[in-house]
Amino acid sequence: MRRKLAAGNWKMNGTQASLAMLEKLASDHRDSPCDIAVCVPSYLLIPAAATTATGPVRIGAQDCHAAPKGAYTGDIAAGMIADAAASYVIVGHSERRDAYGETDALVRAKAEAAQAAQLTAIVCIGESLAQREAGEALPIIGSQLAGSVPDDSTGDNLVVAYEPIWAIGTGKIPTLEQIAEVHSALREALVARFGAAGNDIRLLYGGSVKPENAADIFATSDVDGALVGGASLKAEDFSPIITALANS
Ligand SMILES: O=C[C@H](O)COP(=O)(O)O
Repeated sequence: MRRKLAAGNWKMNGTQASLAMLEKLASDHRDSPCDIAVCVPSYLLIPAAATTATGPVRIGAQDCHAAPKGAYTGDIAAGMIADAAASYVIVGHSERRDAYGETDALVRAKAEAAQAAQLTAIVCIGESLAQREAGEALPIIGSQLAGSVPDDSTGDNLVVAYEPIWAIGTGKIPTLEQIAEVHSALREALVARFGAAGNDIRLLYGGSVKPENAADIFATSDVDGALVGGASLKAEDFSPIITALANS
């Protein structure tokens, strides 16, 4: 015989303080013959990670919704991420731009939401291989930067990550000259838009950063760090990258 199920869907509502109601539900329905489920926003590992991280290590999320709350099943608001004690959120990663059709305007709205929630938005931009080979890398990246970065950005609430799509997870990286060319153009555009404050905004390179190439990348002008995917999964790979950055 199938057990009945009472399932709640909080959609994009609630914070950690809301979890107190779960205790009340459990108490009130201790002897219920039904199954009870509450589908909460997917905080996943953030709270535990934030508790575990110490010293200079902070926690971030990989996406957020542009709205502060509402009927968006499966989505997470920037305020929820902040509520879970994270400090950063990546927005506009090429995997999301590609898989979910995220536009520059949407990425900008997400970054604005992140900043409003006192998070630092890591805005990702980068060209495809076809765009690079067509000589369009700089105009494409410039357009993404202009369209994805909020007006109220500062060095505290914005980081820009340049990630050539063709370098992500492939083991290929641009030449150091190409990285320098893009980062220089990004810096110039940020200063043109934000004045001297544009110099405070950090520029990360991302795409197949490994312990073996990190020192060279970090020695490139206007590279302030890296957004690391695969090599961040193991301390034995990530730690030497951090050391290389510290030594750069
Ligand atoms: O967000 C991280 C980037 O997509 C880079 O990934 P990767 O280091 O595995 O190439």
